[in-house]
Amino acid sequence: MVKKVLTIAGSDSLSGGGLQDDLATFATEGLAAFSVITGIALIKEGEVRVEALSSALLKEQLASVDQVDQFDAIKVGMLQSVEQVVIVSDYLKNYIGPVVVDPVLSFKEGELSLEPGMVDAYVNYLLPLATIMTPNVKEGMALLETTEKPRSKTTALTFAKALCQRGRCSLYLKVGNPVNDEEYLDLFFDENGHRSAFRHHAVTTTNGHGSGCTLSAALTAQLAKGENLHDAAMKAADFTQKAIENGYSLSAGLPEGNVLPNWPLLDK
Ligand SMILES: Nc1ncnc2c1ncn2[C@@H]1O[C@H](COP(=O)(O)OP(=O)(O)O)[C@@H](O)[C@H]1O
Ligand SMILES: Cc1ncc(COP(=O)(O)O)c(N)n1
Repeated sequence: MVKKVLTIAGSDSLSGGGLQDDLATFATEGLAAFSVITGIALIKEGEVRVEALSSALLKEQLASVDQVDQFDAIKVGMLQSVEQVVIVSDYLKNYIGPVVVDPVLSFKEGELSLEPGMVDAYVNYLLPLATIMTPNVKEGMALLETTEKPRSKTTALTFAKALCQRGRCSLYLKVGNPVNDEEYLDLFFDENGHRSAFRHHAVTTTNGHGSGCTLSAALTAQLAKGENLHDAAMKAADFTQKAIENGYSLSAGLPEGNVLPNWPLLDK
């Protein structure tokens, strides 16, 4: 039986994340993939501009995918306004199944301008409906409304615990490399207080765009296939690591390139 997954996300024409990355990950994992577009990210010369889709269009797309029987998992990526957060939350209220929320509050490619009230909207409406959220440290700081960056494993653990409490959901925190340049650290916390640390050797690369989206999409894919949260997180981390190792340059003129979410299909 084919498993079906939905991503509610923005478009990035350069495939450095966004729904292009999600759909590539889902297809690679052998799933039938569906999408609802929230906006279009325009990335040029180190600047990111996002054109949000209207609320009416967002609602129409959600009504359209509502015709599909049952998704096996849903991923939520970039949202651009409090209204979009509320519309997507209203849709998810009627959904029973795993929901992965990647709170896209920052881009590697440049700063995002966020509507005031976005953090409150995430905290009050969307995150309590999530099975798990997947912020990086910058996004975690925004959600906790703090300027203090965790700089050790101990402070990262306290930070992660506070985030779980704030979101009232499980957490996959992309800590980065606060202690050791040779290692990337991710922390997994489930709602029952079980936690794990995932460490990966640091890949030296300038082709890292899309790593966060790939991670959350791969996690969504694993949950759709029925994997438990911990093992889904572990497999998603391994999948992403290989996508980073297989990253590619876009052009000699662009300093940074993308990860390759469809790396398992390279030899086919
Ligand atoms: N250079 C790297 N080497 C190894 N793993 C990395 C590297 N960069 C990111 N990762 C891993 O990729 C995943 C996505 O993380 P990250 O790039 O921080 O997300 P985001 O795009 O949201 O900032 C995490 O599992 C992180 O540990
Ligand atoms: C529409 C959209 N959403 C999110 C990202 C961030 O991607 P990442 O955090 O994986 O680098 C992106 N580049 N485009």
